[in-house]
Amino acid sequence: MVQELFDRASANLNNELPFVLYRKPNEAVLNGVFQKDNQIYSVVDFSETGFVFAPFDLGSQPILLKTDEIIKAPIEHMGISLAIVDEISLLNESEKADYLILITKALKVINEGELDKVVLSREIVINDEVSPINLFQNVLDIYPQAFCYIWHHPKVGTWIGATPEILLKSRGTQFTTMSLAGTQSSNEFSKPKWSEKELNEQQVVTDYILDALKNEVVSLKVSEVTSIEAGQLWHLRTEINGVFAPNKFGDVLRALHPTPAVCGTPIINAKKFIDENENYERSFYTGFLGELNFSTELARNKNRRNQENSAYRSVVKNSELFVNLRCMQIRKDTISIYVGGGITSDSRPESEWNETVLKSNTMFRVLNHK
Ligand SMILES: C=C(O[C@H]1C=CC=C(C(=O)O)[C@@H]1O)C(=O)O
Repeated sequence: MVQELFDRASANLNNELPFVLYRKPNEAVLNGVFQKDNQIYSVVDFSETGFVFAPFDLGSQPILLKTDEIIKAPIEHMGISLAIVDEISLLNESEKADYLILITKALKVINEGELDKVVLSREIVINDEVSPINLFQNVLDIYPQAFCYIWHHPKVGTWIGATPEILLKSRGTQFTTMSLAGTQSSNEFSKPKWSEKELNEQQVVTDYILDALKNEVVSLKVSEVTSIEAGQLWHLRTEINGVFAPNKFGDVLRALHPTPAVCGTPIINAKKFIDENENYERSFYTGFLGELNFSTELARNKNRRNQENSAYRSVVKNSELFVNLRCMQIRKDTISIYVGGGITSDSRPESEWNETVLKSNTMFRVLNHK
């Protein structure tokens, strides 16, 4: 029963023990991973098994939740109508002024030729005391198409999110990733019309991913660009599939993260600009999270004799990692929502501000949903 999972998670919160609850996009199963002690375990080379929670900056080691106990329960798809855009985000004039200055500075560096694209972001702090489990139930109700999660470690913090972006999904040596960028509000019924600016911004991400992967993989296949809905937003998405050589998962992951959907190009300059100019610590926002090296046992050929023989069974390793976007951090009496957007030479500061307001509504709806 799903209530058992929520109760278990509440007990872990009270007893200061780590856990994560998550539901994959369009699935009707809630998964719970519960760690028995409160140690911080790290991921060293991505050969480990567990639920990984990685920061934007891999200079700090990703955290691994041990799968001491895994519980799954069926959960109903709620799916609340998202036709109406509610501008919930609070307008803070000084936050806006600071953000416009940041974008203007980035545009100057782009025009000087040091950067092609940089993803800039901000933290919105709200003073409120909330129940994390109740908020997570709202996330599940509102965003059936997203990867929805609540992650808690007593020594690290509590995060909640509903992300539309796969970073790397693999089954054995087959993998999928995506290039996601470009944002429009989905308050209209028809599909959006994309401007050159948005198409270019997304193409930059696709080109970067293809280039980053070319020496790491055996084969690559690229889909058409499509428009996808994420909550009340539209994005442009290209799917990239392929095969990597055995034991190359960690290399592929390191080649991908951070993509220009969360950092920029050239990557070194973009990272430097972010570190020096965003005046807050991203920590786990724009990092990644999900299942790392979970095993599935495959029965080979059921018609063969001696099928009970273990020689006819094989184990495949699966990983499913998502970019930590549309998320918030819950503290005792404050909540931080994190939002950003890609800046290119065609960006206008005011529109970029508006885009972060739109993105912030993904989590504001969760806070205001009764
Ligand atoms: C950085 C964020 O979104 C990224 C993913 C999709 C579209 C984006 C954009 O249009 O700028 C961003 O690259 C965020 O939601 O905070």
